Amino acid sequence: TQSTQPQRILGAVQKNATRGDPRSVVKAIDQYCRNKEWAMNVGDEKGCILDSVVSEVNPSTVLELGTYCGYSTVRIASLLPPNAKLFTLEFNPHNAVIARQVIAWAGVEDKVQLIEGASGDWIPKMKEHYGVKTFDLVFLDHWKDRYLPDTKLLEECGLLRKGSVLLADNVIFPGAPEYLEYIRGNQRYESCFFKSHLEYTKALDGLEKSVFLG
Ligand SMILES: Cn1cnc(CNC(=O)c2cc(-c3ccc(F)cc3)cc(O)c2O)c1
Ligand SMILES: [Mg+2]
Repeated sequence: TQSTQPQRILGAVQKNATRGDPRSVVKAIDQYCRNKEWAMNVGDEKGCILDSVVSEVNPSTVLELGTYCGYSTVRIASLLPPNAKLFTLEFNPHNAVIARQVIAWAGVEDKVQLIEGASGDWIPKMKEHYGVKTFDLVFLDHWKDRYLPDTKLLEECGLLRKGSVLLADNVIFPGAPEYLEYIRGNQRYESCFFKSHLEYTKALDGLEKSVFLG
């Protein structure tokens, strides 16, 4: 029977990466997706920008919207301090099954809570279910038309504090125009754009970093 792309990505990790070594997992996925088949991981170029923002924020509590195969989950988790927690939401159950195995192979499962379900359903439940107070960093990488409604939901649920950082992937390609318009025109955010390229291609893309001012 045919394999799926997430299954093939997991296979590349199990074949080429060292158990317990997150950087080798990231490298194995990037090499597979650059040389064999494109996939929608944030990739290494934008991934380096992600790394620098994570290191700068040094977050205790992170929310990732859109796990896919766990590439950025592993990238972020590998940079977190000991007691920090990364909550990652994935809508697609098959992606979640694969991501759990990629996260385990990297040895970062203690820092990661993967939640299967819709972001719109789970964001309002994060406080009561997981005892989350506020998020220090939010990485938006899920359906592009959910960036804006979910950002408003985070505000309404009191999950952002003065200084919380939102980092949004793909604001150029595929694009998130409504999100960009809202966040750049909103006095309660200080935003900047990091110009880059769509993963594994020469197409223009970039990340929008926005600090919530409270
Ligand atoms: C099904 N699904 C599970 N997660 C999601 C959310 N992510 C995306 O849609 C996404 C898409 C692209 C992309 C797709 C086609 C293309 F031609 C160029 C770019 C790139 C990304 O970095 C993304 O994050 C969708
Ligand atoms: Mg993306």
